[in-house]
Amino acid sequence: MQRAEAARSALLTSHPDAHVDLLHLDVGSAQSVLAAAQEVKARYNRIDFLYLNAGIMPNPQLNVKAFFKGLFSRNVINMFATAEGLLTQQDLLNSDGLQEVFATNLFGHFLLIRELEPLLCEADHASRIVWTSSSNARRSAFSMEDIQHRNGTEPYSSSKYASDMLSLALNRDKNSQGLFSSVICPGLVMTNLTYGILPSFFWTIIMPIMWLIRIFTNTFTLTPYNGAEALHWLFLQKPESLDPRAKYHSLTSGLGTNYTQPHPMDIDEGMSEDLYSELLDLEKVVRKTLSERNADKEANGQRE
Ligand SMILES: NC(=O)C1=CN([C@@H]2O[C@H](COP(=O)(O)OP(=O)(O)OC[C@H]3O[C@@H](n4cnc5c(N)ncnc54)[C@H](OP(=O)(O)O)[C@@H]3O)[C@@H](O)[C@H]2O)C=CC1
Ligand SMILES: CC(C)=CCC[C@@H](C)[C@H]1CC[C@H]2C3=C(CC[C@]12C)[C@@]1(C)CCC(=O)C[C@@H]1CC3
Repeated sequence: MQRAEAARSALLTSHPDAHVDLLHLDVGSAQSVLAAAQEVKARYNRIDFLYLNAGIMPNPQLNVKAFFKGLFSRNVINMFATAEGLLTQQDLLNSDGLQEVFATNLFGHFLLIRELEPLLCEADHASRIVWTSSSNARRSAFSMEDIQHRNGTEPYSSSKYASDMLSLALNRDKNSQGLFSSVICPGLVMTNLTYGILPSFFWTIIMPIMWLIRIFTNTFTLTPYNGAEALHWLFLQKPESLDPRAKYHSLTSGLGTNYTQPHPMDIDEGMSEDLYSELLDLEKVVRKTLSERNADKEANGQRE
């Protein structure tokens, strides 16, 4: 919680009248999500905005050969914008027996939304969910037969594509109850995530090249401030005016101007509804396993 305390102090310095509460939440653990949701429900009776930003890309491997091949192809701009064909990851199982990337980037958020539905679905009041997705989300990385991406090498791309579909399904099912969901892409931003792909000193050295590339692809936002453009822009919009099938991209022009642009997502209603019901089924399994585990713990505790 130390970094959270520091962020809170920084926020209160720039906005002294603000009220900033902290809460511990590991979206990669079902137990932690349920406990945090309980705490939220005890503290508040309404949620206006829920930003689902947490995400991981563990053990990323950059395909250097594909990078140089792409550099001299007609697909070069798309390669820099989406990293298509450039990245794979090695995923592990988490303590709930789920694939870690799926659990952190998608399922934990899904469970949180489910738990917070009473605060999010109030017909007389609009609540907003905003997912941080990615330009790396790709239909071909996702399979309905393997929603956790147990058998592939692109769990990150798969999980982000799944979040795009889940957002569409949530809009379809919950708009009538006052809940609106949107998806953003922050562009390529220098953060701990990108420092896991290449070391930070390397990114610093190639920064002039990245400013140059930005002239051709405005997706190189590079700083967290620029990357947050679409998050802020969405905050200012009326939910009814937003397109549930669009991903809102933070973009930065060659001259450094930030703006937000919607791009249609490559998703369809049927598949997104199927994913939604798969997630509901998985939720039942995870809840059952958790309550059995907790009952075992209690029984063992009483015996000792
Ligand atoms: N950087 C980029 O170029 C891009 C990033 N994104 C997305 O942006 C989002 C933010 O990533 P970014 O800032 O780049 O990466 P960082 O690794 O710098 O930050 C990741 C954030 O997610 C949080 N997080 C990770 N795992 C968990 C967990 N189990 N429970 C709770 N919080 C968790 C981290 O919290 P803590 O610090 O407490 O660990 C941290 O705030 C992610 O969803 C990522 O996929 C999308 C497109 C491009
Ligand atoms: C000269 C130069 C800029 C080299 C860097 C090559 C690659 C390491 C990057 C090119 C496109 C980047 C990219 C991402 C990571 C780094 C690159 C592959 C992301 C996958 C990071 C996380 C995302 O969600 C989307 C990004 C798309 C672009």
